[in-house]
Amino acid sequence: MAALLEVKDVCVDYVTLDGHVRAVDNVSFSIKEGQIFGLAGESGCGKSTLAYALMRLHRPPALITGGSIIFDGKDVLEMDDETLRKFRWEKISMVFQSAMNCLNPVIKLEKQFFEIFKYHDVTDSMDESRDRTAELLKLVGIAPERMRDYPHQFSGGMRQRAVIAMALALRPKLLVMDEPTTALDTVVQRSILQKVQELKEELGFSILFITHDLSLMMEFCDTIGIMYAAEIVEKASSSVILKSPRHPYSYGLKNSFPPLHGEMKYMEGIPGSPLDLRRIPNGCRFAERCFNAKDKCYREVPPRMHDGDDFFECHFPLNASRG
Ligand SMILES: Nc1ncnc2c1ncn2[C@@H]1O[C@H](COP(=O)(O)OP(=O)(O)OP(=O)(O)O)[C@@H](O)[C@H]1O
Repeated sequence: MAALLEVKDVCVDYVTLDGHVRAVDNVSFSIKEGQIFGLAGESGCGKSTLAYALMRLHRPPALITGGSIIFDGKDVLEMDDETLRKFRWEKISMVFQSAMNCLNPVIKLEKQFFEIFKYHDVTDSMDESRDRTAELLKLVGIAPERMRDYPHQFSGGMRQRAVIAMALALRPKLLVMDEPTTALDTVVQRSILQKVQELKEELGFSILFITHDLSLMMEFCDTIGIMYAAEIVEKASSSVILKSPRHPYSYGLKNSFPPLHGEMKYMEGIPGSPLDLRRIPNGCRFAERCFNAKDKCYREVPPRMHDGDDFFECHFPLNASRG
């Protein structure tokens, strides 16, 4: 099946007074129709920068300095402003990290939905907009009559579900969710993700799910890209990441979060702190923190090793029994 989104060798730099800081470095992955692709990594590794760049929502000092982004056969980096305006929401929409705060607390929900329909030339009739809004709210489990309320009258979980309904308003083919439930408690978090999964089955969209919580991600995603210091260092199916990750960073990240099911285990964590992107070392970026690092790791950049659709970048990958 052809990929819906094809990201190839994308680089995004922040242009600072001290020079360029590369926050996304030669990142490549693809998302097929109906697939849920996860992007996991510690804070500051470049996940949000990448998500914004995919929709060309990045703002200076961020600059896309290389690579290609092809969505449904169209080159995103070549789109003019009008094409981009339609592309966002209609083809690809995003639920932001602090999505709950994206709603204007003093404007009724129905008016906020109406603005989207009007802006995208779907309808300028308030009655039709209300019908559409009612359907969308029902989809995410909110009683339609609540559209007449103000967002400040909603709980955090309800606001988040309302934002997801908005993101789905124009039936996009890809939903980008950047830490969509981080501010919510675990029970609400899980019920929202379950809802999103049901909606995906019903409506058939694909998802790019971004989080630092790998346990949650392994439950929710088909395929996972593990990001470290601006690079994807391993890409594999959720079950491979769970049972036999090959990159020591994937292994460490997996063991830093309690499993959602089964026995509680001792959490190991990863020693040290994330790399300062202004100071990229010569060899492997993870070597300083890696329990498996050898001399070569400090000297040579590890090559990308392919295994079918999967890949990893490590001189001394872990074997299956390690996971
Ligand atoms: N305006 C800026 N100027 C220079 N560097 C920046 C700027 N904004 C972000 N960065 C750097 O880009 C890197 C990537 O940031 P980004 O927010 O994409 O990471 P993230 O993985 O999404 O983190 P989080 O989960 O905390 O949002 C960080 O290391 C950050 O220091």
